[in-house]
Amino acid sequence: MGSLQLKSIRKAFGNHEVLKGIDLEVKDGEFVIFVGPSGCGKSTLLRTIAGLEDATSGSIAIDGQEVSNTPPAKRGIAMVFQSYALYPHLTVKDNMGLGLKQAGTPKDEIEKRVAKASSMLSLEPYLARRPAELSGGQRQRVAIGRAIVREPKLFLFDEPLSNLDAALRVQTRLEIARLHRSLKATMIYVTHDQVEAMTLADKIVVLNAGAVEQIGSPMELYNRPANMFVAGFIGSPQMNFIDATRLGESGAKSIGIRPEHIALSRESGDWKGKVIHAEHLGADTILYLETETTGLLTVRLFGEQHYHADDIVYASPDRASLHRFDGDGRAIR
Ligand SMILES: Nc1ncnc2c1ncn2[C@@H]1O[C@H](COP(=O)(O)OP(=O)(O)OP(=O)(O)O)[C@@H](O)[C@H]1O
Repeated sequence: MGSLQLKSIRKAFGNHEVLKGIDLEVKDGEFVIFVGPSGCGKSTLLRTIAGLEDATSGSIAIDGQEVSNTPPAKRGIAMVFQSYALYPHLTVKDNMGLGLKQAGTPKDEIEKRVAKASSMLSLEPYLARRPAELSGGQRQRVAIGRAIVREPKLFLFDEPLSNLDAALRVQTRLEIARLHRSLKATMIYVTHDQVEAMTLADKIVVLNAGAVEQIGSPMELYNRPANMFVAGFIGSPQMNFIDATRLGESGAKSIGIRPEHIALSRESGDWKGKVIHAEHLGADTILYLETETTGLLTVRLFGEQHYHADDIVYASPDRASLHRFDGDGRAIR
């Protein structure tokens, strides 16, 4: 079991309020990801759940039990950090088993759990090595292994992949997804990487300046963002925002259009414009246009497209995929 309930969590450092009343329900077995701009309070929220920071007010319950006054080691939580935090003088095996040893777990039980975790993470060949003799990806797997052997109610991950190179990030991301499926454990994960959030999460929590902007599945956030902040934050390249009056749309202040919801033609279409810059990515082509009607417009086309800077083009939005926002930036349904 590993459910989590946060009620009105507030946290201030001095008179700087970093968390401004966070409410959240995490179900047993859910994979929940916190995203948001730098400094919005993601890590502070995670550390508060772990007990590494004390909330200024509010309540934290794990499996229905209030834990606000429970020390970190007694909360049934295991945390994986960006920096791995391994002991350099201990072998992989001893790093993984240390927490259990300190908790007085019998030796054969430690052996069994370390063997199982190292098999899950393909770490068997490295058990006798020290952290300095491992790659960054292997070190992070040891850090994850150390969390697994504790059989926690909750796994907390603080940007675990951000020290890895691009290829290794993808590989380790897949491993974490697989691990979540096989352990059926509750995982809470902080990242600033959109793709990680979209691909791993059952539920994404979008934070902004210490408050929740929206909570939903990746596709809910993508298809039905509650406001312009979420609309602009989720999706890459970013959604285009156009003043509604320029499009003759009454009843809305801004219109949002995702770059992938715009078609392009050399002959005809809704908005005539000029290509400012073209990014040919192979699988996709990203074009930056300047049109008289919309101003700057980002367009994402599938596959290789032979558009280049200074080409004159016509852009046409998919009318069914427009997002409408009111003067306060809230989505109009
Ligand atoms: N120990 C501390 N003392 C004072 N201020 C702090 C402390 N820890 C964090 N803060 C401040 O709290 C705010 C939120 O920090 P936090 O690390 O939670 O943000 P974040 O969303 O995780 O950012 P990033 O994506 O850059 O890691 C920041 O303004 C930060 O400077």
